[in-house]
Amino acid sequence: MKILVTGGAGYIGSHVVRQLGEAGHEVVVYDNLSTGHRWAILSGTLVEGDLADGERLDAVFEAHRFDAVLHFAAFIVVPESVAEPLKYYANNTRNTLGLLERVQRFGVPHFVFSSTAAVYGMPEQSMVDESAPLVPINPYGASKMMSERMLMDLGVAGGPSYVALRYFNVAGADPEARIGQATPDATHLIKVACQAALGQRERLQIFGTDYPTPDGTCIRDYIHIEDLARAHLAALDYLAGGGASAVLNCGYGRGYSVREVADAVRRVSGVEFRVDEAPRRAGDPPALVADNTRIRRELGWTPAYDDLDRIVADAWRWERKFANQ
Ligand SMILES: NC(=O)c1ccc[n+]([C@@H]2O[C@H](COP(=O)([O-])OP(=O)(O)OC[C@H]3O[C@@H](n4cnc5c(N)ncnc54)[C@H](O)[C@@H]3O)[C@@H](O)[C@H]2O)c1
Ligand SMILES: O=c1ccn([C@@H]2O[C@H](COP(=O)(O)OP(=O)(O)O[C@H]3O[C@H](CO)[C@@H](O)[C@H](O)[C@H]3O)[C@@H](O)[C@H]2O)c(=O)[nH]1
Repeated sequence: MKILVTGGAGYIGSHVVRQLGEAGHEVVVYDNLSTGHRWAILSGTLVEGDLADGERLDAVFEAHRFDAVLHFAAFIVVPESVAEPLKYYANNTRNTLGLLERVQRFGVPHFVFSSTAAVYGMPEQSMVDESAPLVPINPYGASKMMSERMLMDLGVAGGPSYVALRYFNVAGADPEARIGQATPDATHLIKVACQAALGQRERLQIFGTDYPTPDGTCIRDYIHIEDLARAHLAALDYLAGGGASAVLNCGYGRGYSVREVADAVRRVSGVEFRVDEAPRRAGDPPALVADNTRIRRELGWTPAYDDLDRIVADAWRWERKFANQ
């Protein structure tokens, strides 16, 4: 298939682009390199451009006849979305609208969208399935929920068949460490803990130790980037085979606490880095774990890296290599 990948130079997009290349697909990446990197694109060609640049986007759609669009490009920092909401609605929602206008105008048959567990907000139960109410508690989650809604309405009106993948906590790196999380000032727990173990950060802070969980710290469902990337290829196969539009959680269905993650990073790295207890971070639900029944059923997706130490080992390997680049 010939596939347009927006945000293909970023952390998740670049892993998917690599796997698409390995599977023999033809890839065109559209990315403004605001947080992505040219070196991370291991397959296909890059068109450097902003999604807000309608003329440039039109030119890409005129030059190629795409079988599918995979849409990763977005801003992703939750606290920033609270401070600057319109920045998030502009890039995540308005730019998705502009992209969907082209998808419709040029008759692209399939669309895969990067959604997030943040659409669930503070769920009543820690294990959530796709039918849980969508009550995002920050503009980032709301911007993604609105995009999901546009996609759904367009689908009903004869638009592309689509899969919206709701990612839980994405972590780890390419097992061969060619690419990995490379965003400066990343806030993701496993990356921060690896940076603390490397001495790039003074310490790891645990945000909140008084949650109603067994050890008092928040529980999340960490999914290895390789398994998450594989879900996108499975979604493409599913849509190309005539599968109906679907919204699917991406997670392992099992959670780990912040303390358990810190212990795993110590164990894997062999470094006793400093860990301090700190107040809760605003907007963190106590526990968020994916019910992944639907993605297993609809896509036949089965994880291959469902092991916290494996996720941490690949993240650690990448961080060490990246630090020495
Ligand atoms: N990382 C996670 O844990 C996580 C969890 C849930 C959902 N997601 C979603 O996955 C997607 C990818 O996230 P990521 O972690 O790879 O982030 P990232 O910042 O590494 O990648 C985003 C990419 O999009 C590009 N981009 C941003 N705005 C653009 C624009 N206007 N025009 C062109 N390119 C633009 C950036 O340069 C970058 O390459 C996002 O949609 C995000 O909301 C990520
Ligand atoms: O230095 C740190 C960083 C994080 N945490 C905690 O670790 C957990 C995970 O935090 P983080 O890695 O920042 O991920 P989340 O806040 O759970 O959000 C991620 O996962 C969401 C889906 O669940 C995505 O929508 C977001 O984009 C992505 O950042 C949370 O309890 C944090 O409070 C710490 O204690 N210390």
